[in-house]
Amino acid sequence: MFQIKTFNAIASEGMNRFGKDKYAINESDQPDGVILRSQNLHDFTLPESLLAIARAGAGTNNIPVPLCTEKGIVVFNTPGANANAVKELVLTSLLTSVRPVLAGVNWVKTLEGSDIDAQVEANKKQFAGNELVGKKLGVIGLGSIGAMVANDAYRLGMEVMGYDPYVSVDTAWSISRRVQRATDRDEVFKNCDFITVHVPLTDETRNSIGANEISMMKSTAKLFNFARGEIVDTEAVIAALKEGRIGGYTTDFPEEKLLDCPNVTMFPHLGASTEEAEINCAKMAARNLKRYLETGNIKSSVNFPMVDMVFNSPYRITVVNKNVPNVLGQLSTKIANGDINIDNMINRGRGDYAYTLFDINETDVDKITTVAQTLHDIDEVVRVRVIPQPTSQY
Ligand SMILES: NC(=O)c1ccc[n+]([C@@H]2O[C@H](COP(=O)([O-])OP(=O)(O)OC[C@H]3O[C@@H](n4cnc5c(N)ncnc54)[C@H](O)[C@@H]3O)[C@@H](O)[C@H]2O)c1
Ligand SMILES: O=C(O)[C@H](O)COP(=O)(O)O
Repeated sequence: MFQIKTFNAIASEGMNRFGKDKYAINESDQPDGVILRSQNLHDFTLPESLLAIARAGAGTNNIPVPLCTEKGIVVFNTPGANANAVKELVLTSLLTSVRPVLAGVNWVKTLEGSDIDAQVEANKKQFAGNELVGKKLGVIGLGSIGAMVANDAYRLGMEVMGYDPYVSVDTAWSISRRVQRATDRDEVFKNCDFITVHVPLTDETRNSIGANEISMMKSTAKLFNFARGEIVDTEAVIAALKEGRIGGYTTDFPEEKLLDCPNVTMFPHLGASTEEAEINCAKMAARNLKRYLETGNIKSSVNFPMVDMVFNSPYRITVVNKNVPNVLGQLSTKIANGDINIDNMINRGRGDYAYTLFDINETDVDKITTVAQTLHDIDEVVRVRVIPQPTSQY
């Protein structure tokens, strides 16, 4: 029986994938797997039992990923599963940033009397706005969300400039050739009427939009942040807004100090909050976690390599180890010394750690357990698991 602990509400379409025959949900403080959304795990003591954490969403900055890696805990996310939801909210906020339609709707609710139509026609000019067509949008970070925003903004008639020095080949193929490529991020700040940021929060991106970048923006330009609050230097934004040096700031990450600042629009972290995105993320997170627990195969991990080997032997030994020379040699020697034959194996490294699967032609559980212990005794080995052949492949 695998123990799963959940944080946050995870859509039942995902949780239902953990069949009652093999999984118990929230019944133990020593879980094998955790599934969560934005819950902050930085202050959570990672239990020794924990094998994997699945983030039903994109950003993993709420998880202590380096510590998990050192402990051999695989962290997954759900690339692209909520991208359309975020894209639609970005487009909504672009459109509503140029037309004060929400103010107009709220104003209508205050009207009284039988001459409402006359009041409307006399006053509607205060809610007139502008159009997006022909305006220039800069997209920083052309991943799952940024690429969709860039393509759809172009379809809406905007000129689009994108910046992403690390863009993946797959995403690059999906971006319209009409999206202009910026090789220097400054080009985006200097030239665009709207700038939207879609990068992960990392040491490199934290506070990466600050006073210097804001000073390059047009005085009418608007900044949109649906990525993470910490990417933008809020103090620099407030100073620029109060002095009228930029046109507006829209963020999905409210902060108290922004509450009384002019030209700020804040959403209560709603980017991924659609029924469709929540279901997509929950299903993908559950699949990632189940696959790893039941087969040892890894897909969509942010800290371990992708490893996918068909499981055709009675048992599989999985090993997380430091990525240094001669560990693989020691592992295979110890398995051979235990008189166990290896049917198939795969080894992949990622950064300072590596992951190896050995499919073994052996059914004697005591013999396998003894060998697994000898593997665990190797200094560079972090974690060893023994997995019986599952009834289905993933
Ligand atoms: N508001 C929300 O509810 C919500 C929902 C989903 C994601 N997000 C945030 O948006 C981020 C992006 O999500 P995604 O699904 O597009 O992720 P993604 O991994 O598909 O895309 C991120 C892109 O950023 C690029 N990048 C990384 N560092 C960069 C840098 N310094 N400069 C320019 N580009 C850089 C990467 O190359 C990649 O193409 C997430 O990490 C998360 O923080 C927020
Ligand atoms: O990184 C993400 O996927 C988003 O910030 C969504 O977070 P949520 O799952 O808490 O809505």
